[in-house]
Amino acid sequence: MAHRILVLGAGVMGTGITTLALRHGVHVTLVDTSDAILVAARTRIAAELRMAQLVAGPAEADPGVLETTTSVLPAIGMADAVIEAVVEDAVVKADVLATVSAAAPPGTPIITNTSSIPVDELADAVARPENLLGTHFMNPSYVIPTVEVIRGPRSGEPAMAAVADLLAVLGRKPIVVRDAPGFVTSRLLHPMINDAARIVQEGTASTEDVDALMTGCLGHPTGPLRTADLIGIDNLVDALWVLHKRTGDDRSRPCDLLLGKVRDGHHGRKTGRGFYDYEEVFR
Ligand SMILES: NC(=O)c1ccc[n+]([C@@H]2O[C@H](COP(=O)([O-])OP(=O)(O)OC[C@H]3O[C@@H](n4cnc5c(N)ncnc54)[C@H](O)[C@@H]3O)[C@@H](O)[C@H]2O)c1
Repeated sequence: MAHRILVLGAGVMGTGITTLALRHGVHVTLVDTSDAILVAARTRIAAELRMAQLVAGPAEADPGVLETTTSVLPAIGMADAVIEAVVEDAVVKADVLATVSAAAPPGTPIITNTSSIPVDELADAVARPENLLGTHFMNPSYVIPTVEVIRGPRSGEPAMAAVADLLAVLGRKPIVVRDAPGFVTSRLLHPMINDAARIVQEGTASTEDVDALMTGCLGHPTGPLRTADLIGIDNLVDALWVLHKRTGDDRSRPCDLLLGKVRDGHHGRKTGRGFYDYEEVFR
């Protein structure tokens, strides 16, 4: 049973996963590249802990301890599992995973939270590919009860079992799928959001009306464009490029409206502006 994890990347997902873990009494060492990012992450986690209490109710365990650091190597030996949640860039991820997997004690599960890169592609970078698998925690991780788990062709049974234990500690329900670009959820969701943005770009309907139709007629919980803001439009575009390059599917080529928002720094909730405007910004 895992009670101490190392989370790499203190962005939207790293902080959300940390919030979830702290609520379940798990000790978290959160790593990013600068102290400024980690200070902002602590503020965000404090706010998310309050939000989680409101939305998901009181925590079931005494809160876990949070440590933050820019030095990954000293913390690796003490972790029961490592969760990688850095930017959706295969080169950056391979570099980070190579470093942690070389330093981790044999048998430590190394988990990538990639939303689109095939796990087996990243397995080429790690010291022991049998220890690598994917989890696709959704955002916000402390609210959404189901986690897509990706078993790569080289993922070993001990690593799969350790992650099942970790998800049980975190109160999440795993759905295990095979490895492919975008797995199930991003393969379905990301091209749909791209199409929704393209509809706005072409002038067929406004942002608000696309979301209102998808929520009011089709039962989508928030609408695809509000979801884009929640994901982070920069991350969405990175994942769409991964999908496009690996599947050739033209629906996954990011449309000009999405590319323009990334260029203008309008990345969604995390920057205060995307398809919608937001008052609260965490960095
Ligand atoms: N945003 C979502 O809704 C969502 C959902 C599921 C999965 N994901 C995936 O989770 C991962 C993280 O996404 P995000 O939205 O949190 O991205 P983000 O851009 O919000 O955060 C990424 C963080 O990684 C950090 N980072 C970059 N290089 C690093 C390094 N070498 N060491 C440590 N930290 C480093 C950055 O400084 C940044 O804080 C991506 O793979 C993404 O595709 C995102």
